[in-house]
Amino acid sequence: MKIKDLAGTSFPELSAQLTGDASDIEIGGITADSREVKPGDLFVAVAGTKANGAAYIADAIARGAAAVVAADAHVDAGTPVFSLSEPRRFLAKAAAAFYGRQPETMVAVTGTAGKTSVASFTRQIWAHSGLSAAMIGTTGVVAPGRNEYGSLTTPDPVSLHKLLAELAGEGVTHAAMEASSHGLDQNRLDGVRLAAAAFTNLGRDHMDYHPTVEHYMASKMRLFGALLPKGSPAVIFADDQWSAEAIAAARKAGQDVRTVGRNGDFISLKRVEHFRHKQSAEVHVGDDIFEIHVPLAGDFQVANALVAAGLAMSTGITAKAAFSALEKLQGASGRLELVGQTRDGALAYVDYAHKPDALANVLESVRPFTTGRVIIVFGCGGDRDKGKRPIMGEIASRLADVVIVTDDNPRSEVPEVIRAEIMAGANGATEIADRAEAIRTAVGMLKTGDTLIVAGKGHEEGQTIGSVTLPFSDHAEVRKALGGL
Ligand SMILES: CC(=O)N[C@H]1[C@@H](OP(=O)(O)OP(=O)(O)OC[C@H]2O[C@@H](n3ccc(=O)[nH]c3=O)[C@H](O)[C@@H]2O)O[C@H](CO)[C@@H](O)[C@@H]1O[C@H](C)C(=O)N[C@@H](C)C(=O)N[C@H](CCC(=O)O)C(=O)O
Ligand SMILES: Nc1ncnc2c1ncn2[C@@H]1O[C@H](COP(=O)(O)OP(=O)(O)OP(=O)(O)O)[C@@H](O)[C@H]1O
Ligand SMILES: N[C@H](CCC[C@H](N)C(=O)O)C(=O)O
Ligand SMILES: [Mg+2]
Repeated sequence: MKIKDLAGTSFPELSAQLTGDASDIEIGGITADSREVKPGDLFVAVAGTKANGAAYIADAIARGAAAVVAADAHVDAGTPVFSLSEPRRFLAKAAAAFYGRQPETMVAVTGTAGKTSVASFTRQIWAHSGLSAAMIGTTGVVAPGRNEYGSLTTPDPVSLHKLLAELAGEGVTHAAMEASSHGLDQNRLDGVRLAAAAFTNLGRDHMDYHPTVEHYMASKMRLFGALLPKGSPAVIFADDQWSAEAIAAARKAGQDVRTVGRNGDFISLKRVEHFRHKQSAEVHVGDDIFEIHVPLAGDFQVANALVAAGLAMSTGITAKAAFSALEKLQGASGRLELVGQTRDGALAYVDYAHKPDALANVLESVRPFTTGRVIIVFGCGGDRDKGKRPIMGEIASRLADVVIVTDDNPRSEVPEVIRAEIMAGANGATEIADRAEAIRTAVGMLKTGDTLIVAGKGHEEGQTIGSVTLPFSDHAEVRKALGGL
């Protein structure tokens, strides 16, 4: 493909530089990582949190880059280096143009909690209607014939567009993606052609990355303001404290706002009943009344199910089909997932709550069904928002009866320090460094009527200590401990 075709019409700043021979430069591949440059590739230098790609232009050229696009291009090495003020946006658009195909109907969901669940539910509703559907998110890629573990919630644009082209080639017509705030802020989704988008809620998260909560919200609102074509359906959960801001942002961007929830007018929730293993509700869509049943634990799954139904109904599925699909939903792996029980009937769940609101939600969800004690095992990841640690400690000690603080991906930090920061907020908690031992101890304590939640790692299959990831699974450890009783 020629570089001028990658630039298209969106980058007049670049087109102006593509005169003479430059306009005919052939590009064999695209990458933003000099270490991955192959002869003939286009290297796009972007500034990151740890490094600046501009420092690796010479490296990319030495590896055979055919051309370079960078914000600040000063290298003169016989290889054309083009200047562009927004290399990240270009990277996304160029990757989309290079790989050329994406599923016809794509939707994206943002919010602090519920993205993986909503993306998974949307895929399941589409599939229930016979469509060839995929989801891409924290738990990886799910599509007909595919169930692949992933690392980022929103993949980098080059891997993303390579994947989307493969999915489209495999006949996938519908795909639901998670839009993380990092992904939105770093333009990872700027090349995706969206048919609809959704917002679930906003709570404290990623304050290591975003300077303020307003910046965090603004990154999320790029989804409605910068990415979703004007006039498209914007499905917004209406009962969150940030819903009004999300609605205002989507309206300002000229989107077709469709609210769901108690305060929703697209799908309005009239009555809800929470059971231990399922949620039932009455919802109104226009003049039609539906009884819905979601066979999953957790009050919060009602919100996720309504957002997913809203997305499905905004992409051609009838309300009736969407709601009947909810009855067959499978929960996303490790989201308040019942892993097993003791002989006395105490239940053990694995959950992915790793931020304050999610932790509070999950603890509050199981309380009404727990006649004994609520026991929680959790930790906080290293190299992530430090401020949330004492807050999560406080929430756990207030809402659970027994709190065991342990390790969760310490990464480059000292695990003792992370635990001490959590313990500072957690009155009466016990500290057990080794996560497997913490799980064994908690399972060993279980008596009739108790509920155990092992939170923070959900579907994860490893524990990252330093730069090494050792195999580790909360599911496996809980099962092992239950088996040993
Ligand atoms: C903080 C963050 O978001 N980092 C992501 C970001 O890296 P970065 O731009 O900061 O990269 P950098 O290391 O500073 O380097 C800058 C540039 O120089 C290039 N470089 C660097 C060295 C070299 O020798 N040559 C070279 O070309 C790099 O390839 C990069 O393009 O872009 C990279 C490529 O897309 C990501 O892999 C990387 O994710 C890291 C691994 C990460 O942990 N990200 C997490 C925080 C994340 O993105 N999480 C969100 C949200 C999770 C959720 O709550 O759901 C997610 O979407 O997963
Ligand atoms: N709508 C919701 N409101 C509050 N908490 C929720 C909601 N949905 C899920 N949770 C909690 O958040 C955890 C993560 O859910 P999910 O994976 O669906 O969210 P996410 O936004 O994808 O999270 P992440 O950003 O970590 O990928 C769940 O295990 C549960 O504890
Ligand atoms: N996608 C999130 C998940 C964090 C999960 C938790 N287990 C941790 O390691 O902090 C992140 O990378 O921040
Ligand atoms: Mg997720």
